[in-house]
Amino acid sequence: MEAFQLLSRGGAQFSKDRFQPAFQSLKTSPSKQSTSSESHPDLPLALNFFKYAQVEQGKRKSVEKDFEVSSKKRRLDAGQEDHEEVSPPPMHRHRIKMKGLNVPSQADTFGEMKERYDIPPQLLSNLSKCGYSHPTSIQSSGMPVLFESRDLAAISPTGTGKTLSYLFPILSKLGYPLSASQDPTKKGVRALILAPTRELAHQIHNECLRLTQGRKWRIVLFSKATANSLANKAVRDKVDIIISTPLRLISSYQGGKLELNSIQHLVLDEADRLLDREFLPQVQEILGACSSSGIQKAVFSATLPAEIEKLALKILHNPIRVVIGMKDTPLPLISQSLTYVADDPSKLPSLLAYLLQPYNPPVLVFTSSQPRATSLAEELVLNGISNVDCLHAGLTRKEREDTVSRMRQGQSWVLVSTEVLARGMDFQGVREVINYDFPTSVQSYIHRIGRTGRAGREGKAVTFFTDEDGPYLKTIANVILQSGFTVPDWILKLPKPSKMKRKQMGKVKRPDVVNAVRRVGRRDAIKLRDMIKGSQCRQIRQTDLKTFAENP
Ligand SMILES: Nc1ncnc2c1ncn2[C@@H]1O[C@H](COP(=O)(O)OP(=O)(O)OP(=O)(O)O)[C@@H](O)[C@H]1O
Repeated sequence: MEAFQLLSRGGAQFSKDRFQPAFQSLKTSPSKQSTSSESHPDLPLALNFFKYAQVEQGKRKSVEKDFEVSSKKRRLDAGQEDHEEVSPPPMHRHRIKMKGLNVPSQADTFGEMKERYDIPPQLLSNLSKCGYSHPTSIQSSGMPVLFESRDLAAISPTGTGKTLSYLFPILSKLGYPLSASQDPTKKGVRALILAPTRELAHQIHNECLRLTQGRKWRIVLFSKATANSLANKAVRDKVDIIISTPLRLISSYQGGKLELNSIQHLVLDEADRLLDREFLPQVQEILGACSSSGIQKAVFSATLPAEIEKLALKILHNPIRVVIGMKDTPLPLISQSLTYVADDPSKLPSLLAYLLQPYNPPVLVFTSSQPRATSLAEELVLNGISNVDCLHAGLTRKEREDTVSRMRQGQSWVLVSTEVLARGMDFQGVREVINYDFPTSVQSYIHRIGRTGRAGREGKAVTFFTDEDGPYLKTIANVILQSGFTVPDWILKLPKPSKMKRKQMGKVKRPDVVNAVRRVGRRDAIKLRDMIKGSQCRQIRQTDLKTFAENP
């Protein structure tokens, strides 16, 4: 990690000679062909097409050229603040299936919702300020269910706006912040949103803040610091909404520093993850603590395997089940392909070859473990790939936050991560996802590749597979096929892996380092960093001298 931190904003040279045989063999590989067909000859200096992004003005011109597809362009004069957002293409409508007793009818426009339900004007105004003019399929069908105080199980593909589907009706039903209430008996948290990772909770919190701007809502992203201030009952009684991971919340609850009996709305985002073995005991305890009668519960995910769905339906009362598109199938907006890379040592040269061709940054690369993510990021940096970042659960909170923020600001071109970023994260500009290590399940595959192709945009997903991944290939190939892409016949003819075998998918034992040959020591890293710095300083000095000589 040391070397990576020292070098990640710089870079060294990829030795093509050292990787020559592998490099040559890759020249005809499918990954190369697909890259070049969508290539951008010049990589932009900075990428400011993210929500929440703030990028230096001078570098933006080259970006604009690359993203002419957007209908609303950023037009900036030097020094002028930019508040306009690049509008995404219109969201596609998908097939909607609704099941349950007395299913509320869909609302095709936000205007229709306004007529049917009592929505606070400020919330509607914020909705339009956020640029949401038409509801997506899950919003048209799911929002009325929540507006009509029904429980909901919603399954909708990645990037289709599930967050807004629950935030908008919940905020509307809460009506006004507790701080605006004259009634002293009205106190205590009224809505709770659970998410499996801190990053996702943070993102939901941001979205919630955007929708509530202009009023004094108290929306708390639960952390060690906020948990401490909420230990004071007078403070926590004024909180409207809490957004948290289960673990963080449960420790406060168990310590008697939080009551959940005033919760009226409870959402499990990424429900199948929250109801899996790792989180289930904590989630069950939280559900038990949310004892208010008439509480509304909703579960959301892009994937909900049958046995988890059964569990989810049990915690809901007389629910409506909504399925958008085909269950457990990624959107056809994400073009998907499989790339054969023989064995683990061949993956690094394959990825380097991929990244040395023109590619569409930012790219998200998924590995199977924290050490491998660190090792891969280091290797990319040492091989001259610019603007590489790394994110996994082993980093400090600050490091994780900084990395997400660099990604949002377009400063990261290649982000190497683990499963921690696979769910829910909305980096709108992600053009390509590379599964460096084979996913561990169909769900993992769908969520990982779902980091691209969001909000109606197109994306691309490449999955590396080795001989060891062969037995599980067919499972993923079937998903690709279902989404409307072609898969070589020989893969489809492979035997179907047994249930037992599927459980072992992606759990191949892999070394912690992606390049066993290299051992980067601290001293080497520092030497390299100083060399790069020295060369940069010399360049700057030469430019200064030249400018001075021309304009003394
Ligand atoms: N009605 C809308 N019109 C345009 N964009 C929208 C709309 N609703 C949501 N979006 C945008 O779509 C993107 C994806 O939304 P969101 O993150 O809620 O997707 P999701 O379905 O929860 O995805 P995932 O399954 O990966 O968590 C966000 O950038 C959001 O701002």
